[in-house]
Amino acid sequence: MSKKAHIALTPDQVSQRVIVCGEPARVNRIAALLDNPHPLAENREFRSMAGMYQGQQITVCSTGVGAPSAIIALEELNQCGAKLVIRVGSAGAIQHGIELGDLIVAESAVRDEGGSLSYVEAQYPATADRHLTNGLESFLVQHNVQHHVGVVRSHDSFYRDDESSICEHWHSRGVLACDMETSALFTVGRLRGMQVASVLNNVVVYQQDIQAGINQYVDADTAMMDGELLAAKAALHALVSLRC
Ligand SMILES: O=P(O)(O)O[C@H]1O[C@H](CO)[C@@H](O)[C@H]1O
Ligand SMILES: O=c1cc[nH]c(=O)[nH]1
Repeated sequence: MSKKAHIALTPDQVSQRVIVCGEPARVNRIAALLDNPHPLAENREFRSMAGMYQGQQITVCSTGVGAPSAIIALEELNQCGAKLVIRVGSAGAIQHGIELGDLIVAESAVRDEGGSLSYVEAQYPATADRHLTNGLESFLVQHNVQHHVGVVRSHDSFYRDDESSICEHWHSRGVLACDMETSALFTVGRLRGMQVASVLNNVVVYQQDIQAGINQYVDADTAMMDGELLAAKAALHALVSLRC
């Protein structure tokens, strides 16, 4: 069986239940929650590991930054047989009252990225799978985790000259937070018949400097690391709650 060109995995290595995340190092932290975690492959931004959770096989794979590499990973995971996919990502809040390490469950996403637009026109909605989303929420409610549910926005750069006015625009429309991959994963996943959800750990408080927030995120002792851990646990719970 030949390896997929980017994720460097063969179908027999990929389970039906998959967690994706942007950062390769997060793959190791998520896989540490699994029984018998073991590395699968590493190529470019795509690191993958596997293990068992409550008797089910789980694959964890990083997707890098942005829609194009996330779509490549999703397409190749789909070709390898992945069915249920949850993004455990990070995001920057664009509403007050969303604290560092709070979790954001995306019901849907504004498609402000180019990757999904290369597949289908902007009027096509980017929506989460409701079953996986219910699984995420039920874990977060049961464990009393501070979280927010609603619309997020995925974009291609936060270093644009007009970044603050763009954030104000979507803030005034009630969008909770920004990431860079959720809308592409929702859109392409749905077009491919996959079930996709997204839970995001807030790493930037609204109207706080983005770079300061991201720098804080690399400090393992912050509330944001707790957020990441809880997001991963919620994703595992949701993945094993559903039949494929
Ligand atoms: O932490 P991850 O999952 O990479 O998510 C967010 O972080 C990156 C930007 O810093 C983008 O990929 C964005 O979506
Ligand atoms: O503000 C932020 C933080 C993380 N990721 C984003 O896309 N935006």
